[in-house]
Formats: sequence, C-alpha cells, structure tokens
Amino acid sequence: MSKIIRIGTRDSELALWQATTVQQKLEELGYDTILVPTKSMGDQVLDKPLYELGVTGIFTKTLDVALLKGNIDIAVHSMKDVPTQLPKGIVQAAVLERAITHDILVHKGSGFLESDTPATIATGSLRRRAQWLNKYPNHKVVDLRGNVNTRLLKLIENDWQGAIFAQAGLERIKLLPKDAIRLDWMIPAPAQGAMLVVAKEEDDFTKEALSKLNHSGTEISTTIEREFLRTLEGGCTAPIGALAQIKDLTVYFEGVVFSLDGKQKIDIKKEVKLSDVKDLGKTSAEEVLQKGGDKLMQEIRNENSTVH
Ligand SMILES: NCc1[nH]cc(CCC(=O)O)c1CC(=O)O
Repeated sequence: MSKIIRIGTRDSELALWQATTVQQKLEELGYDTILVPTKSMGDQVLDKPLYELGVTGIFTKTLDVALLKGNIDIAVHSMKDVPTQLPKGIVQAAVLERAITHDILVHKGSGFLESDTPATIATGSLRRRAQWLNKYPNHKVVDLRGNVNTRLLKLIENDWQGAIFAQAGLERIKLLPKDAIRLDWMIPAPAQGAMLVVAKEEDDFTKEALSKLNHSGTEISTTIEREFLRTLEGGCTAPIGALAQIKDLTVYFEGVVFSLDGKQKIDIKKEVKLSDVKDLGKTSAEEVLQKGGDKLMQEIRNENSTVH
C-alpha cells in the first residue's frame, strides 16, 4: 500500500511485544510497517517514585513528540499509562481487544497472607498500595519502579514477600509464575490490560488502517473507565480504580477512590444497559465526588504536594 506505517514504541520487552502485535495485525491486512523503538523519560528516571516525578504521561510524552514531529506515524501504548487528555493533534486510532484486567501478586511463599505476621509488599502504584493497605493494614508497602522485568528482578534481590503486577503484562512477556495469586478483590487501573494506538489527527491513511484493529467492546469499557478517572482526577495522581465489564448487553461498572493510606474508600457500583452507557463514567464519578470523594481528592492533592 502507499506508505510504510512507522510504529513508535517504548523499548521495554512488554512495549515491544505490544507494538509487534499491532505490527503483525497491520501486516496481515496488507500494510507495510516498521518498528521504531524509543526510550521514554519514565524508563530513564528509575530512582524516584513515579508520583514524585510530577508529570502525567511520563511514558507517553516522548512518543507524542515523535508523532507530532513526524518521526513516527503511530504510537502503541498500554492504555492505562496514557493521560485521559490526549495532546492536541493526536487522536485515539484504535483500542485493541483487552486481555485479562486484574492484578496479581508474585510472591516467595504466600503463607503470610493467612497469618498476622507483618509482611512487606512492593509496588510503585498508589492505587495498588492503597488497596493493599486497606485489606492488610499491618503490612508495609514499599516503592518499586522500573519496567516489568526490572521489577521482577528487584523482587528476587530484596527482602520483600511479594510484589503486585498487572497479569496481562506478565503473561505477554511469558513471565507469569504459576503460583502467582490473582487479586480478584483489587479494582484495576482504568483501561488496564488494553492497548491504545494513537495517530495524528490529520493522517487519514493511518487512521483508516487502524480503525480495522479497533475492538468496540473494549473501546466502550475503557471509555467509561477513563471518563470516571478524568472526572475525578483534575490532573493529580490518585489511588483510583475502575472496571467496566460487558456481559449480554449489560455493563457492570465498579469505580473506587481511596485515601493514600488506604483507610478511606469511596466506591460505586452500577449496572446499566449497553444502550444507556453514555456518560456512565462521568455520572459515576460525580456521585463519588458527592459522597465525599471531593474532600478525599482535595486531601490527596495536598498530601501529594507536600511529599516533594
Ligand atoms: N505501569 C506499567 C504498566 N503499564 C501497563 C502494564 C501492564 C499491561 C496493562 O496493564 O495493560 C504495566 C505493568 C504493570 O502494571 O504491572
């Protein structure tokens, strides 16, 4: 076909797996493609907690710039890492069918879960940290940064009992330990397990190609979850989870915001007909804000700004 689609991606093993998946699908449709791996700022600064870096979109910014400069035609992202507001000129071109959404615990013997022994669990995510502390108040949660491979290595090297990951990520790079424990009770990050492909707004050729990869069910679910996040967050990193599942023309939505220490929790559950999902994410977030979520979000903003 008339042009080669240049696929921008981070250079971690997971990102490359995701980009290669998109590449294969485009090639199957007869498009010519080339992979362009790039290091992102989020992958370079590993010695600080993510939320202290103070920028949202730290994993996506480098690729956004490459896209807007015309060095690549599309960028493939883990959708949960992408800020809810895309930069001007960049549009959502496809959401691929979602993999498993939930988090899992990789551990070195899980006996500690059934006893009162204090344990140390590692995660760099405020959402996982708050939910873990909510369920296991006597545990300690330590920060863990780096791509999936780095985090697994750090778990082996350190004196921690376990670390939390997205199951989808570990499965994709074939590093999911057999005895990892599925955390069904933990609400995932909005759009966890989904891949997002973005393109330039004016690039009709590429947008047309990508539209063939879009999975509408996943697009609907992730739109609801990200609307929930966007309505709540107001530009701050907060422990927010959201999951919209579609079964037999019904959407089952669950959204939650926690205090940073996990002690407070405000959640919402909704069951809505698929034909009525318009604004579901937004109205659910507004209900959470009314139920005390606005106060909680304000506290989180204050605490986040005193951390650094
Ligand atoms: N924040 C890093 C990140 N971004 C996407 C995934 C995994 C794949 C996904 O959730 O879509 C991961 C790793 C993890 O959370 O353990």
